[in-house]
Amino acid sequence: MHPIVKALEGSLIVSCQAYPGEPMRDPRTMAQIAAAVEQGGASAVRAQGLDDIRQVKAAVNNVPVIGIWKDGNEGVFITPTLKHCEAVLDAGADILALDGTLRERPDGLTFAETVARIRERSKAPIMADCDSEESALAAAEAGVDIIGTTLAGYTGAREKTDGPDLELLASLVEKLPGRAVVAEGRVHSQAHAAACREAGAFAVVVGTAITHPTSITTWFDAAVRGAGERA
Ligand SMILES: CC(=O)N[C@H](C=O)[C@@H](O)[C@H](O)[C@H](O)COP(=O)(O)O
Repeated sequence: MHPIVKALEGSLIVSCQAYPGEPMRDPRTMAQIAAAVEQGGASAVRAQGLDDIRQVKAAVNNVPVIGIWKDGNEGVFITPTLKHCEAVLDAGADILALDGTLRERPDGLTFAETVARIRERSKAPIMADCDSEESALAAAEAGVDIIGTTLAGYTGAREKTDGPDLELLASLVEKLPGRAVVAEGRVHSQAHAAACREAGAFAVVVGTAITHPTSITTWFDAAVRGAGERA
């Protein structure tokens, strides 16, 4: 196993992202958040977009940056082409993450071809953002270093679970012994994070519940209003 990946075993990874048009959508803000979560014990941070990757990389002291570049918001949009992958690596990402589904990619390369082309020029570990057992097994076969459940519930391949897709996670852990199967997506509480580890996750990625105050506010707002209505 790649030493950068090995170091993540049993740990929390934090995704630091704000979305287009949002108040916190500024690479300097994401870099500050990344430094803050590193202080809290995050073993790695996941950053989106080339400027964010550069600034997050400069802001953290001692943890690797998992880089993605989201282009668009439908179909294959997480680091969708070989060109996006190369740019993410050039921006300084320590680990490259990309769409790991079996859907057609915008540049016509297959996932396996994309991985092979990246390997020709980089030794950086690769994380596949998968959506199903089928895509995860194919990604493992293509030789990626990290298999993530990131896109489960977002492509139609699996139902969108309330919380992480523990069923998919557990089946991947069983089918891919010795591989880094990472839980990502809708890990919204400490209980969810612990359940992912209990299901065998190599590491757990949390985004929204740590770094997206607008969403967190809506959760608390609903709880407060609901309690008010019941009182
Ligand atoms: C589906 C998709 O686009 N997922 C993205 C991937 O980078 C992010 O928007 C998520 O925030 C991230 O995966 C972490 O998940 P959560 O925020 O649920 O903890």
